[in-house]
Amino acid sequence: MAAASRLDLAGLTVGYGARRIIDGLDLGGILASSVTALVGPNAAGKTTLLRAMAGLIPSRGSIRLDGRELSGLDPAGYAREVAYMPQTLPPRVSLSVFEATLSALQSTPSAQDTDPKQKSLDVLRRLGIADLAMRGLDELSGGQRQLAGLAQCLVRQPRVLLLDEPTSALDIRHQLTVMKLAGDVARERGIVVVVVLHDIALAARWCDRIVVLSQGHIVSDGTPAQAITPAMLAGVYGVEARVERCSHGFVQVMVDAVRDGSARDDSARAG
Ligand SMILES: Nc1ncnc2c1ncn2[C@@H]1O[C@H](COP(=O)(O)OP(=O)(O)OP(=O)(O)O)[C@@H](O)[C@H]1O
Repeated sequence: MAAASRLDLAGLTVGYGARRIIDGLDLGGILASSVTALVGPNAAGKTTLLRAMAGLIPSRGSIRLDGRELSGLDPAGYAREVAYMPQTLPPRVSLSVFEATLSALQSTPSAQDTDPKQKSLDVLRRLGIADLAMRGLDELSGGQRQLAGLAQCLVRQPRVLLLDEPTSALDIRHQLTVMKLAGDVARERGIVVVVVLHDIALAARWCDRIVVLSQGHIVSDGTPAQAITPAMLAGVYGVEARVERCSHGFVQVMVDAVRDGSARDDSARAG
């Protein structure tokens, strides 16, 4: 697998039927070897954007990896470059965790090497779920399933890894494990990693860049300190919040109150 260096979106337009959710979005220089967080209120369009980036829903505009247009690739070609972990994993899959991981590896020939079984086990070990290898996916808890889904993405060794709320079902220890691993993998493999998160503190602690999406538009973009401000939190989420730094220098957010009696929800515009 060759390392990537950057992903660029230009004029990206995505919708459902006649309804546009993302309209002419430009998001340039999503750099490899770093983790970019996509945050924003419910229904802001984060999943829609991620699924378009993964080639799973049609879009107009351009998605370029190191200058090469991805949208022209066939599904197999796209899947070789980009792995996407959905918010909700498919139900009733009668495979063990190990079989599902191995099958994800085998479905991506470019990721195969001399010992796919060992490689699958290595990924499970790295995620701390080797003990679940022989358990059926259907028998797992929500958090265990989320980790198993992540294993299936990681084992494929994509050049772009897109994770939609990968920590939503995880306890605080596993949240840290997964976010640290996302950064480690980004740097070790030189890949682009984009993570949708609702937990702004987690994004600020573990991500290099934060892109804030509201109503399908980018309203803030930069390092955690640049992107997360009281004004952004008030304007985008409708909350009174303080933004401070802990003794380690990481951005901390303390939410004190809802500003106008009702939290901002982009779904209010949904119609
Ligand atoms: N399959 C679909 N068909 C029609 N509309 C959809 C579909 N999926 C999402 N939408 C609409 O697109 C808008 C954006 O949804 P999306 O799931 O991208 O938001 P999100 O930012 O990921 O939200 P959340 O944080 O709640 O997961 C919403 O108004 C939603 O109702």
